[in-house]
Amino acid sequence: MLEELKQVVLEANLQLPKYRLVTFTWGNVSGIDRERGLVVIKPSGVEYDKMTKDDMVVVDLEGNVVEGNLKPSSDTPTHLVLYQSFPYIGGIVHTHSPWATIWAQAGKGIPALGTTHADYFYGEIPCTRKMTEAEIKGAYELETGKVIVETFSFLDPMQMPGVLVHGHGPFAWGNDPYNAVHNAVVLEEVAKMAARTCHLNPNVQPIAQSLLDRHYLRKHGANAYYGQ
Ligand SMILES: O=C(CO)[C@@H](O)[C@H](O)COP(=O)(O)O
Repeated sequence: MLEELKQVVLEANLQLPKYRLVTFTWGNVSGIDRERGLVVIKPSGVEYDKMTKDDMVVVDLEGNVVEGNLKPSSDTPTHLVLYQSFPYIGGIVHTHSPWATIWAQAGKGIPALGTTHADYFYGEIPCTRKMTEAEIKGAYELETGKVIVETFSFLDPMQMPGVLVHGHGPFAWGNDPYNAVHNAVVLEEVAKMAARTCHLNPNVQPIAQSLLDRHYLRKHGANAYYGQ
């Protein structure tokens, strides 16, 4: 079971350069085996084309390495906070994909400007607040996870499978590592489209709630919404 998850996490990590979400080693994917309470994550600083299944690092929910000879991703504490706070997610992706990172650096959430967005994200993709000096100088990756969770105090992470960390970049998640990568790809696409749309029309407004509902709820269930 864990060997299978290692293979899945490896393949999901290899999709990051395939979908041009990363430069060099700027990104990481993890997956969780909730029955065992173990997380498999990419090793830190290893080039994707040199990575193997056996390079994947297994950690417990406290971050202790239980299997693997390499250092786990530097973002491991952030992944662990999200797994502990969002009980239904099975995979997490962090990248510095350029268009999503532009919105994160601007400190702005990505508005729902079209149905492509609405098919995956039930509203504006939020940007976290700026982290405090104490948070930055403290356990930064752990604090990053806490700020993301704080941003989701009134948001359902299953309806909003992504976030922008202010001044840093995107995190995305899903039912499993592949689904997390899929959502990360869509996040980057809608970030690009939204940036260019806002440039074309600075007064553009988010789509109507009815259109957001129709697209998101049609794709993700809740048919009762239409009395079906
Ligand atoms: O956000 C960062 C660094 O700012 C990290 O995501 C690195 O870009 C990748 O680190 P490793 O996963 O290789 O440790």
